[in-house]
Amino acid sequence: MTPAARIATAAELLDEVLEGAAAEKVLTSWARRSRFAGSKDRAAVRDHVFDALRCLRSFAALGGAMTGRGLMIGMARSTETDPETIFTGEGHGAAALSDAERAAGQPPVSDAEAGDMPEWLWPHLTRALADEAAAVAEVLRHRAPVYIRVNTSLISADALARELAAEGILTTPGPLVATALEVTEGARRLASTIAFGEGRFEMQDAASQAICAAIPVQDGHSVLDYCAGGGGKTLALGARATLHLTAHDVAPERMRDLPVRARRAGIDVHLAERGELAGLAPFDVVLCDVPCSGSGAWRRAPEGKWRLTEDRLEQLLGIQAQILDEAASLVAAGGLLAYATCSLFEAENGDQIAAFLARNPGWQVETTRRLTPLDGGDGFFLACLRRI
Ligand SMILES: C[S@@+](CC[C@H](N)C(=O)[O-])C[C@H]1O[C@@H](n2cnc3c(N)ncnc32)[C@H](O)[C@@H]1O
Repeated sequence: MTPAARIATAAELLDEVLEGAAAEKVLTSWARRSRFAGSKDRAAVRDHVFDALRCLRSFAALGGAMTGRGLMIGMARSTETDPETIFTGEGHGAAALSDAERAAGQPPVSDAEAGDMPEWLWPHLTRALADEAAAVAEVLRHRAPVYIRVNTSLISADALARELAAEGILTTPGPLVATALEVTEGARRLASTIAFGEGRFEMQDAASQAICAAIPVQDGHSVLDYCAGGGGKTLALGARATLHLTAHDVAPERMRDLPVRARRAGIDVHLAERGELAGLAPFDVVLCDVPCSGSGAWRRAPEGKWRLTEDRLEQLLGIQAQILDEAASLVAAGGLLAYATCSLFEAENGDQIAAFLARNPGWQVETTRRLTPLDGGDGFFLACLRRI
């Protein structure tokens, strides 16, 4: 495919996403029916689609329309590429620009539009981040670095870096935490390496690793990961100490890969149904990595920025409060409740903790940590609460 044909394809796929289809599904189904597209074509089309989703408002403003074609015209203008050189109407490329398209388009007007945020979320962002809001929004307009977590119970970071380099995968030490390596070349091949198959590393964002490293666990602790999902944090905790580790999720199918991943990492985890938890309690440490807006990770999952609504945020706040209350009942006297989100918003972070403390006497905040993408990884919040 020519570069122009890739852009024409991305424009068509973006129209489907704008109508409500999930980007991953749209891309997978296009790749299935387009056998002529090689791996470089698929990667380029994917990058265009996700770049446009990260920069939806500013590209639409510059391109003059919230359509796939408008977004691609805006993308060209954002890099000072003349869209006439792409939209030529030749070959499999997109149709030539019309006079109306030539005349349309203007630079973003508001801070939210320039920062590629929905207007209603800008006050949430500025409340949480004050004068860093614009810089954080800017980082979220760009692709995320790829990080892996070294399973230091099996190998050192240096030794893993050398092993991966021998397979042509290049890394540098990552930010925030010694277990993080940033993958600078060959990321698409990570999952097929021997080191991955033998549990010497996992794909995990650096901030997510830093949050796990900040939860005080010790050999012998009984630890419950109450919202385990795929189990990224369960495994990160299990690699730090010899724990009696239990994983739970309201949607147990999300944990289906966890037993295999735990086995290859050399970690024992018990997967518990909800009905079992009271019998296994009390736990020394309960982690609640709650469902949230995901705003700290919007450079990885940019559709979330545009799909989140005020109603959905309200609903999430209710779920988070309920999880905190349920999980608190499972913590031993003197034990720890760790509340984590990958959100940047105070409503899901500090406000949620303040409201929990108001509802539940007998707890005190031991530590809190707020990370933003300016720290190198995703945005994350952690509050460690001690039962007194
Ligand atoms: C942010 S994700 C967890 C990600 C996971 N900790 C990781 O690091 O890979 C939140 C998880 O909470 C689960 N969840 C939602 N409501 C829940 C509830 N009431 N009790 C337990 N888990 C819940 C969701 O199914 C989802 O898997």
